[in-house]
Amino acid sequence: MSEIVRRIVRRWYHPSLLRSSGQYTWSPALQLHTSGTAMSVTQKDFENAMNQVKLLKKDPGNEVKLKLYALYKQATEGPCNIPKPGAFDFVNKAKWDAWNGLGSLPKETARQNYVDLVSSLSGPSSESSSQVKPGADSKQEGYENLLVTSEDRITKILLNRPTKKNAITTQMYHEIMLALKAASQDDSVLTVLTGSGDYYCSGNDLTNFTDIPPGGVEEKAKNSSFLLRDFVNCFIDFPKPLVAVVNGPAVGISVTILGLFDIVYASDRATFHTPFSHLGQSPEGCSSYTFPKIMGSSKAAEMLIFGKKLTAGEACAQGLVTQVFPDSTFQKEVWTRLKAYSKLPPNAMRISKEIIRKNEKEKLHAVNAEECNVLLSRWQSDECMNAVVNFLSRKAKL
Ligand SMILES: CCCCCCCCCC/C=C/CC(=O)SCCNC(=O)CCNC(=O)[C@H](O)C(C)(C)COP(=O)(O)OP(=O)(O)OC[C@H]1O[C@@H](n2cnc3c(N)ncnc32)[C@H](O)[C@@H]1OP(=O)(O)O
Repeated sequence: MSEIVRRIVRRWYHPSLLRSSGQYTWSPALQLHTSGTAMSVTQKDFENAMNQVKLLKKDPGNEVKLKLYALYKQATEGPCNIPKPGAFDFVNKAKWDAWNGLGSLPKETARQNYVDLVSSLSGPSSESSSQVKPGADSKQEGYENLLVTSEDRITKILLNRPTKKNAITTQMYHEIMLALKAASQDDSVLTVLTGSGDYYCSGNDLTNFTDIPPGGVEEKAKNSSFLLRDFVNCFIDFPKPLVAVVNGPAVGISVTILGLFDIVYASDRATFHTPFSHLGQSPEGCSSYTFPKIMGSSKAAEMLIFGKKLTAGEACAQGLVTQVFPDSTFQKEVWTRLKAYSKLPPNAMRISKEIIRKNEKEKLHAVNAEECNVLLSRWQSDECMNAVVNFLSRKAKL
């Protein structure tokens, strides 16, 4: 068993051991959404700041990390409420000192200070990195695993992690949300999601399960459930025509969210696979609603319950894919067509999308919330843990 697998088994079964082990390392996960935090006018800013921390390009240094940690704890839990660690437990002692040093600072003020501190770290570049500059062929900086370009009135979001089959890391979920937000506000009229290399996307990066925060697997599952809900909401609410250019095999969440796209073009090399039962998980991306609607309940069940992998031709026959192209001419044919569509009047396209989708939005949000809630307990199940351990120890592949 590799060290990584040993670590996740230990953490999943004994999160309390980890909590008292003193092996805290800096992890942006420390800044993630915590349930039970009082809602207030600055809650959204606070959440944005937490996301921003994960995208910092430079390590801010220990002193700042301790400040962030202390303000985060104060903002979410109030004054320091844990016993002082021993003098030789240097890391936890430093963290305790920082938190305890905030005394009875009100939660609201701590939240505000946290937001201010993050904004001073982010500087102007991180904000501008999510804005598309008008004009042809502009490339946006600031994403680690995405390549976002804007050309011919089309913003292209390229999943750019080909050595890992474009598996989506926690950071990528955030980056995709930022890229969609920017695309919704830029001058482009169409937005395209596609993958680099031979895969479109192999779904959730299963190593996301190993980054367990001090609060243990339950906290991780809650954070992930919020993250997934926010991620899928971005697709539900995306205002411009959204096109998937499926250049190769697609797995898991990259398949389920296709039901929220307006157009799906696929290479004949693409396959569509949702192995949720194999992974001890359950459908997400609103697929429990969109798939039966698109393909009928029995075809949807074969995919979502039994994990049947569809070829591009089958996915097209079942309505999930708009059109299949030979791989040899895929890029040329698809981009020629998209460039022609991008010349259509943008307001008419936007309004047509709105009228097509608007009656479904409320339902989709409710489905999304329910799916994320079900996953919250699935992720903590033995079935799921065993499947992830098997993949990470290379005993299992799809
Ligand atoms: C406690 C709760 C935490 C929850 C956190 C979740 C947050 C949001 C969840 C949203 C839910 C999504 C559901 C899903 O997406 S389910 C689908 C998950 N994906 C998979 O199960 C695919 C796993 N991968 C494979 O089976 C195979 O890699 C493959 C895709 C069939 C390709 O096989 P092939 O032989 O061609 O290539 P390799 O296996 O050698 O892959 C090359 C390297 O890429 C790494 N890889 C590929 N896919 C993933 C992945 N999904 N996660 C992590 N790593 C992946 C693979 O390990 C190789 O890496 P290496 O070169 O370092 O060995």
